[in-house]
Amino acid sequence: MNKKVIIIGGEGNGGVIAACIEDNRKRFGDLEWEVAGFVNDYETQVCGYPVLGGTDDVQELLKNPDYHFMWGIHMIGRNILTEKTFRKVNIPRERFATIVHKTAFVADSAVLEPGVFVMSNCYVGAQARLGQCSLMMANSLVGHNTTVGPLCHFSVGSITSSYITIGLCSDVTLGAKVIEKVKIGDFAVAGAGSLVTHNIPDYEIHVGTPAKFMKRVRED
Ligand SMILES: CC(=O)SCCNC(=O)CCNC(=O)[C@H](O)C(C)(C)COP(=O)(O)OP(=O)(O)OC[C@H]1O[C@@H](n2cnc3c(N)ncnc32)[C@H](O)[C@@H]1OP(=O)(O)O
Repeated sequence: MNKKVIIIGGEGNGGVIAACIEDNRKRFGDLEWEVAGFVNDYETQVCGYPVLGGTDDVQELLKNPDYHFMWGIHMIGRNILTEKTFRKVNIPRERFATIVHKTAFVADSAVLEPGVFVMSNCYVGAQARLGQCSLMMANSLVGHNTTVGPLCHFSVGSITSSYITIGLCSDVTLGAKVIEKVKIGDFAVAGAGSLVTHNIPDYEIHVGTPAKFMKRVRED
């Protein structure tokens, strides 16, 4: 069908989203989405794709009804700024694409809000809900009945168990594991390799096994 998507971000998360779309097209014959280009404030091209403008140009790009968007900006430990940038570009919910790699498993009863990205070999369990523009990187798992707020990020190999609640713009980072029924607040981080057995309050970074308070996220 070839619907056009513009990725907002750089070669980190944005490049992964583009690679996923290309792989779905080339290896799996899924032609629903094609990458039109990137929005980026610093580069003129990203991963070989043209940069169509900066974040100040998004309102102009929205005038073209053919364009949909994916949000790829996510600064671990600095997500107050991520969320502020997201609000600034002000893209209507219905203009986001939802991209799922063909090797991912998403339960029928799971809900993926607009802008969600699910990379290869991910698992999203029954009755799970992923909030708007949340990103699941390769081999990350979100268990059944877990509710994730908008703009969250699951790094490669993270395991988020069942009946967990995660707030706005938070992180479960590389290989971190979160046991069932834990609550992770807004702008919070489960550090790389951590085992989260207790709630993580808003704005806090916890690391280690079991995870303990490390510091607060940056506010700038
Ligand atoms: C496609 C993808 O998914 S890309 C992957 C995305 N990246 C990630 O998921 C990585 C996430 N980052 C982390 O987990 C980071 O370690 C953070 C955010 C928890 C902390 O980062 P920083 O604030 O930069 O901490 P910094 O590197 O300065 O380390 C400070 C101290 O804490 C220790 N430390 C840092 N992270 C951890 C951790 N996860 N577990 C245990 N100790 C840690 C460091 O060893 C260091 O100790 P030292 O002072 O004795 O030398």
